[in-house]
Amino acid sequence: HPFSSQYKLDKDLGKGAFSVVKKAIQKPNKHEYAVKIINTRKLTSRDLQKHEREARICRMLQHENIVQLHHVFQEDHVRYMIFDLITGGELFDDIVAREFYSEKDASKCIQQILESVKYCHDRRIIHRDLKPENLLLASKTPGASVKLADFGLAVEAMDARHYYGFAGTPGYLSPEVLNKQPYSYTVDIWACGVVLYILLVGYPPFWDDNQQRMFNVIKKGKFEYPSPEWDTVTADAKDLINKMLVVDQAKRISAKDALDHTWIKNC
Ligand SMILES: CCCCCCCNC(=O)OC[C@@H]1O[C@H](OC)[C@H](O)[C@@H](O)[C@H]1O
Repeated sequence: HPFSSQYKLDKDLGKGAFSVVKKAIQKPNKHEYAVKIINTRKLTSRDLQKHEREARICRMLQHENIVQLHHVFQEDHVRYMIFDLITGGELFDDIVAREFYSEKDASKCIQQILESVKYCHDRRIIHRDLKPENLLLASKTPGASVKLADFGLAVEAMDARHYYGFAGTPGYLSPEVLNKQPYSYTVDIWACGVVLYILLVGYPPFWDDNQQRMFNVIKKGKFEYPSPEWDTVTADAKDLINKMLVVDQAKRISAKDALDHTWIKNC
């Protein structure tokens, strides 16, 4: 048993629909990892394909701001995916704890997210589920490295724009996905715009208790900068958000161009 002979399982870190993430300690050297455990017996062949796709995509990615996959073991009907152990928790909880970020911290945070997104897009990978719950902090100190996690919904883009299905998380879905149009890398930039807005004020740009009403607002790209909290935010910050939350995906800023934006370069 290649996994069980080398690793000791420790506490639970998170739970998915058909998987659990646990801490794992490598026996010889006591190195600590996070292991995603999947019971492949219960999976349909479609879901098995999805997990194979996730592992294939993760193997393509080695970047400072992406959670590193180290190994995949298959034992009987259980698959073990060994990832970096990230101890700073989710960006989501850090924003709640701090209420919102300063412009300097938000700029450094979104810069790292855009670096990871550009790295994926350069390799034809669309993440499709960018949100503060899938962004992990290397440690608790402000300005700690941010790491993109969970490529469970990621896809390998075709050449032209393609409709890869309706996937993501409601408040972060782009107009093109909601309109069931062919889409590409641009869906990740829309989600970055939602994340940046939340970083600066602690609440999302699009929200309605009624999901259909929220989808209609997203499709129109209608969002505000309410007073007083937005009155003290710089024009540069709002300019970058305005270039990310553009309804027309052809006009939306790319990760590469966003990294050259003055609010990222000079913050
Ligand atoms: C889910 C597929 C990617 C697994 C990546 C493991 C990253 N290493 C890792 O240490 O993840 C830690 C926990 O794992 C879950 O997030 C994936 C918890 O929800 C998070 O709160 C997080 O604390």
